[in-house]
Amino acid sequence: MSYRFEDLKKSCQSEWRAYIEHSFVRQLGDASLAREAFQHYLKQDYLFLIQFARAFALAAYKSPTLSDLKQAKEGLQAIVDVELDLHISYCREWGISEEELANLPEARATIAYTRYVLDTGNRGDLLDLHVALSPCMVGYGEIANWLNVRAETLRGEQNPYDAWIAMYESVEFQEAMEAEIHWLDERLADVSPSRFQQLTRIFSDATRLEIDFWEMGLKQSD
Ligand SMILES: Cc1ncc(CN)c(N)n1
Repeated sequence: MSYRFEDLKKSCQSEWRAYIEHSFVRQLGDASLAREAFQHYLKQDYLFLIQFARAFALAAYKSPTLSDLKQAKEGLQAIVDVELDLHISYCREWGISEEELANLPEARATIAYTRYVLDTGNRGDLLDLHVALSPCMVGYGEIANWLNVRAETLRGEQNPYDAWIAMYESVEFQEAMEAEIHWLDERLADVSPSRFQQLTRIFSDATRLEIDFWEMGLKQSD
């Protein structure tokens, strides 16, 4: 039996669909999402990205080969030099200053998700860590693609959240998503059925934590 990333998704299909098609995503797509919910999400996502940068630094530490090390370095650079800078200027457009971002308390859903990923990476190897990161790396690209085929989605000036969708449908993000799937496909091809079972637990946990992150945004919970 040779596994692929697709098999991880199949192992928790209902959780994966609940994440991709969450009410937060639907409302963002049809422009009915409350402005305050989106702002709350944006603030927590800044804190999330900081912790995810740490996870890529951990991936560097866990890298057994030069090519893995370079990949981790590129992931860290992409978050610190590109995604976080973009996020800070996007937050500014939504009335959230850099100073406010720097002083925010983390919501429980943010702590739970990010520390789960870091702990999984600490305890396990590079594959465990990548599987824990994959709902984040792959999910948002899939969400943008799903929104684009959904009839209710509004694009352009009719939707204040259009720039968010545009970011995740961008060539850069879609290429990073494909690269992550390719990396995982190569590694999963060689794992045993019992190892695959362990990895499905990590994948489903991280997917459920993504669902909690949307819930936190929607309910504006701390
Ligand atoms: C919670 C979360 N998950 C995923 C992504 C996409 N990198 C994000 N920015 N935030």
